[in-house]
Amino acid sequence: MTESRISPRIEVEAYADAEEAAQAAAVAIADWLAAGLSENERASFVATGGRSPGPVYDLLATLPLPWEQVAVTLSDERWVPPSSPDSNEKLVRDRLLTGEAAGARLVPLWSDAATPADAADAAEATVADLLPFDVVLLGMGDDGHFASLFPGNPSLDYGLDPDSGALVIPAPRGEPAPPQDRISLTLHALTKTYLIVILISGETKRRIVEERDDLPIHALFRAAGDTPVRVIWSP
Ligand SMILES: O=C1O[C@H](COP(=O)(O)O)[C@@H](O)[C@H](O)[C@H]1O
Repeated sequence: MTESRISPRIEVEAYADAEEAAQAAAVAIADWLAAGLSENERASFVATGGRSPGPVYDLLATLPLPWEQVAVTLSDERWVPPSSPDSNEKLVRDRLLTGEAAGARLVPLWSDAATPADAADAAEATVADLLPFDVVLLGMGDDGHFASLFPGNPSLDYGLDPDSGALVIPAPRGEPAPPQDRISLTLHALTKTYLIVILISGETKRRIVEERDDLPIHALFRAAGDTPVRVIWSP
């Protein structure tokens, strides 16, 4: 593993391949959940969606943590039912809430509410009950978005406002992204945690992290304060 520094606190940890990166992320998450459970009866984990975290969840699901004491919520959700292949909830149910981790409690963001805004309002209280999170796992798009906080989206300013007080917000579909309406945890919510792990791959994403400072992900870096941020990268 080599390291490059993009700020005094944030290091890009480079791993040889996606398997090694997934292993590193799973160990970090499991260690911080175990640390939280050594001090508290309950722990909470924010699980990201998308294409990157599946192997991390596969590994976590093999680890003998006291998962029945762990609540899992999502960093964001697409406005699709949990039966949809696009559902982040479906990803987490299929790949994380199985095996050793089957007993973890899922706190979903999607509900059969009439609109994403209604679902976000309903999720606000259930997410608030989980704060502070023990660990947050995020991905990042090729456009520098995290969760469902997309560049240029009408919801972005509010979603990145560290003083908004909001935990869960709706984000409308947009051009070029997101392709469907979304529900997202806010920067305000996602920084109320003891550790942030960001799992990315490929040169495009690494260069965004290391060479830009104007995208949503960089607002997260700035807002993290004393919260450790680990950027785990593989080619
Ligand atoms: O749309 C989304 O994108 C991000 C990044 O996904 P990835 O496939 O590039 O890792 C993801 O973190 C988020 O949960 C998802 O809804």
